[in-house]
Amino acid sequence: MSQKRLAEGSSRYQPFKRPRRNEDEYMEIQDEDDVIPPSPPEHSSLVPKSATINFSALTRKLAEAKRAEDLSTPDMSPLELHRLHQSKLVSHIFMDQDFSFMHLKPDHASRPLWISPDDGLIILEAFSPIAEQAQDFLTAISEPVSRPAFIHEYKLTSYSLYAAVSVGLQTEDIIEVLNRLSKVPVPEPIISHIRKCTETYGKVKLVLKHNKYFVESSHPDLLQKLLRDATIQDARVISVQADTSIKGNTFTTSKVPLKGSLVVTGTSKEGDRSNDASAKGKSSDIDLFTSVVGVEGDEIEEDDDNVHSFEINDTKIDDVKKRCNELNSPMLEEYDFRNDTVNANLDIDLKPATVIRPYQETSLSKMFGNGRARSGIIVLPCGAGKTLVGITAACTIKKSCLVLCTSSVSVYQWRAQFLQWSNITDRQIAVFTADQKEKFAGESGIVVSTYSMVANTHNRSHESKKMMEFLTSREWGFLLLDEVHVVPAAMFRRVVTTIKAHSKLGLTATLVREDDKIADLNYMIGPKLYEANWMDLAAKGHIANVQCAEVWCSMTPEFYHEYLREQSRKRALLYCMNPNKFQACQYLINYHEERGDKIIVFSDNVFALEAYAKKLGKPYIHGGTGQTERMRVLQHFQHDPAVSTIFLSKVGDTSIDLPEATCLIQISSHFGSRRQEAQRLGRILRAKRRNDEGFNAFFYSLVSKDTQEMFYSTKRQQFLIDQGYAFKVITSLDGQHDFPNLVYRTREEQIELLQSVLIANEADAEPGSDVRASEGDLAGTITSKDFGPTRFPAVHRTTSSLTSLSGAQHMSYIEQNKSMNKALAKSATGSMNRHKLFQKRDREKVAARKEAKKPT
Ligand SMILES: Nc1ncnc2c1ncn2[C@@H]1O[C@H](COP(=O)(O)OP(=O)(O)OP(=O)(O)O)[C@@H](O)[C@H]1O
Repeated sequence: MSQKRLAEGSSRYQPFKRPRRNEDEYMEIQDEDDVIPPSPPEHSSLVPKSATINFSALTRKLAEAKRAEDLSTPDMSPLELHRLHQSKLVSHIFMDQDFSFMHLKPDHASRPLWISPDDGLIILEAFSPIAEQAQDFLTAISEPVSRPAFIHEYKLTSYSLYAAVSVGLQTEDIIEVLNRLSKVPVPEPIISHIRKCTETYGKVKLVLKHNKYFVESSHPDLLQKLLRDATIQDARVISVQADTSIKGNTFTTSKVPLKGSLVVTGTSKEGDRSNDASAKGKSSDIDLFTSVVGVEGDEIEEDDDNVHSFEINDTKIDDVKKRCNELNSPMLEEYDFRNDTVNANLDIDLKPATVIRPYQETSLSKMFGNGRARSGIIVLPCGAGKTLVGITAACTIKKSCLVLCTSSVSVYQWRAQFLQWSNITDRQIAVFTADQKEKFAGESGIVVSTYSMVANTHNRSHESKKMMEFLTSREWGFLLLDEVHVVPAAMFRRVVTTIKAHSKLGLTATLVREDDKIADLNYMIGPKLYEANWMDLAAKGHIANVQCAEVWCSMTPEFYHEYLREQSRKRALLYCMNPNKFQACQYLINYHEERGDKIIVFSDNVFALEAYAKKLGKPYIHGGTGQTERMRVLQHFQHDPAVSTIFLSKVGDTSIDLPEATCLIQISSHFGSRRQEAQRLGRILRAKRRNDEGFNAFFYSLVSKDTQEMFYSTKRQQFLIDQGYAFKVITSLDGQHDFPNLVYRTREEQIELLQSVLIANEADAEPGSDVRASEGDLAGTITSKDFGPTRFPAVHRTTSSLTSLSGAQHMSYIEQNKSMNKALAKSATGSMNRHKLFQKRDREKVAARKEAKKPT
């Protein structure tokens, strides 16, 4: 197929817009002139049931109301009467969502915000000239809910206000700026909510001194209040050095530590360090937003020169933090690292060539805004460079640092990245994994490990125990937590209570979980300090522009018949193996290979993964694939023009760094997981070619029509839709049926495929059946040589019919299903071109091996 035709093909896709996923919360807003259309509009399906309107009854009622109104308000001018009617009409349509009682400011058109008085929902007109500044402000004080192209939604929550206070914003500033941006005066309930939430925020701190935790505040009455709570009182350790007695309670009292301006290492402001004085002079000119959202000078007011504190038991720290949150006095964790003379400094800096990007700088400025290190979470899209943000933070704090990741693969990647971006030496950075237990040389250094290594409490080897003693007996300046959203709460709790760290930074791309545990991170790590806008980063070329599409594949009659009959998990296998999906996948692979794309096909289901990959002659990797084979496949994908497509199971969801990949096709996935969808998209966001003019990466989700998969798919996309991605629905791929060599074209072939699915093992049928994925991760970066072996060998157990055991069944199927992995392995050993003599020897070796395997 020629390039031209391909290009035409792409424009001939039949995009058909499905209703927005959260459409049912919206009614179409109409002009006041045609409030009552003659008949229900075509899009009436978009109107939620609760808001469905009986239009003829409504017309009648309104006519009656108008007559009654005219009689009861004889003194009104016709214009006033008209206005009154208009507002009544609107009220009927919007019911309890009618906010016409809020008066628009005269210059409302130039202000970009609407604020709902009921629930703190804020709507931003993203097309406003000052939208960018408004966005900065809103991400600092509220939670982004949805950010498509033109209208953004944010929500003020108590956590978001806590985060706002923790980055240095003050109550009156928040209200003032909101008021300036809003089209209507900020509603009174919202003002009082902001006041209520922020009045005690930021006044209590958790401080680590000499390996002991203290609750600290310059407001002794607040400490008194906290100590009246049973949980906090129970956690208190009566300190012998307590020296002040306030209203019957003894506190340790000391001077408020000195503050000063700090410049984050590697940022553009670093060079201006000497010009501090002149910079101060200019500060009066900084515009409204930067003065509020900005990082300099935003310090939390202290009422008193003295700070009072009491010690708490480190094993109960988590309970105390949780309790303080409940008592509306969340504890800020700030580390005055520059004045820490107890812990040894670490000689670490970014390499001169390392330049961090503007959004990385902004995120770090939220962390180091007032000259200390605030604990919290930074949210950046996949592939946006969270690793470098973490490394820069470590280079700024310059104290011993513990990095925790989700798998040992990531451990080695983090280590390699530290060595790549900073001047840290090999001896100063150690890893602690199942295979390697190292300590750094000298007084300070970096240790990279996994959550499970640190949280594990039983079956520790002697070496692990010694390593744990090393980790728990010292104070860490900085605890860096990667992929914070995936770690189970209990594991987190153990980590946070066993490791004593002055400051913590959590990194994630998707602060979403399908359970409600995400809020726990607020007290276990700290508030969200920064969340980047995916679309903004794509527009600026930091991540790729992605076209997302959902391809609807109808089920063949035979597959659908079985699908309806099956009650078990097999259903999932049937919709994955749908021949029409197979064909769509083949067609898309071919289409994108001809365009020069590098394609990753994702399947959670290993049975489907192998079947597709073998049938289409492509290499694959799943949990059971050995380490050498994985590396070989990835290497070919990166460097061999003949290998443009690989199949990956969920082991490739995260931590795989393949900037070559430009197209992603998803054939099976883990139910409705929004996180997995976003992480998979992340694999193509780092596309090398992203800055080429007009370049787009492609993300296809193949979905079998009229099956449960449709429901899951809709749910999965929600996170990305909220980030501004639009999923086109493709109901038929133009030219697919004319494609030569289309697989499973005949009914017989399709029935044969169906039989292979029906006799498949129950376990194979389960989506996410990649039980052999030892660590849920893939050895992604080819540069790292140290990956350990896969822990669990591949074990296949299949149930089959007698005929199939005799070898009489599925001959054609098996014949065509040769593994490309083997071909790659052969080419790697060069056996294809081996001299006859060696070929003979190889044959003899194989025969000898077979002989040895025979039961004696
Ligand atoms: N400031 C920078 N300058 C140059 N390259 C950068 C910079 N920041 C990040 N990168 C590159 O961007 C790519 C993605 O970075 P990284 O792996 O840290 O992303 P991530 O956000 O951790 O992604 P994921 O969540 O998918 O793991 C890497 O190849 C990294 O080298």
